[in-house]
Amino acid sequence: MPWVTPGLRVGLFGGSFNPAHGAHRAASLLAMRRLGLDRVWWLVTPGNPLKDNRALPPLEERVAVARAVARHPRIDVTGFEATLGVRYSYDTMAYLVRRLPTVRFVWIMGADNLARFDRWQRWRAIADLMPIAVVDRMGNSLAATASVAARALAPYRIDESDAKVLADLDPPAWVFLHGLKSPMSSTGIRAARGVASGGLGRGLRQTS
Ligand SMILES: Nc1ncnc2c1ncn2[C@@H]1O[C@H](COP(=O)(O)OP(=O)(O)OP(=O)(O)O)[C@@H](O)[C@H]1O
Ligand SMILES: O=C(O)c1ccc[n+]([C@@H]2O[C@H](COP(=O)([O-])O)[C@@H](O)[C@H]2O)c1
Repeated sequence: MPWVTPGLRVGLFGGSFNPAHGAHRAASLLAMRRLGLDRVWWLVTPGNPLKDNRALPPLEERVAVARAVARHPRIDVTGFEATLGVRYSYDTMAYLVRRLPTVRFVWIMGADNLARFDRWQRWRAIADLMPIAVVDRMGNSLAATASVAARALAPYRIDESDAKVLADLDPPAWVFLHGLKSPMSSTGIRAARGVASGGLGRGLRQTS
């Protein structure tokens, strides 16, 4: 786990990173700037619980590429969920909040993930654990803002102009950040390279 000092404002950006790309970096920098975060941690998952991970490259490989792509003094890339033996984001977040009570954590995710957030394990409890920032993503804005989770959490959505205070708010609280409409996706990169899709479970496909 990266090193922290008390009071630090840390964005958690979980992902398959298969492979990492420029939009991961751009979304992290956008969130860092708009939310006034000190750091962003890329949590390279041992495997998204909603995806078929049979074709997923080894964690070490994805972490190495992610580090090369991140190239930023305030972005830390870690695969510590595997070391911890957790796969569900709720477990990761609960562990971090318990272990580092003085750190102000914010969960960051792209709009495609908000669109399917209601399928995540304990998604309502996740919203109770820490504030959430959703970064807009090309082709996903409407599905995200009209989603089951967005509607359920609507009373806790704050105005984008107040994004700077999100990390200080008691959860539930979330914000939708506009300003990034990158078409980049790992699926697109794999397709261009002729690599197997990385596999997504039937009926659970997460398009990008
Ligand atoms: N172009 C993008 N704009 C905004 N957010 C993005 C973008 N690409 C990825 N993200 C977000 O980055 C996080 C990690 O995503 P992930 O590693 O699955 O990349 P991906 O491009 O979505 O991969 P895949 O195409 O395999 O689903 C997720 O929260 C995702 O929503
Ligand atoms: O905890 C869950 O149920 C859950 C379901 C789907 C995705 N996630 C997490 O969401 C993050 C983004 O995943 P991905 O594959 O879209 O990059 C990553 O940290 C996953 O572990 C978590």
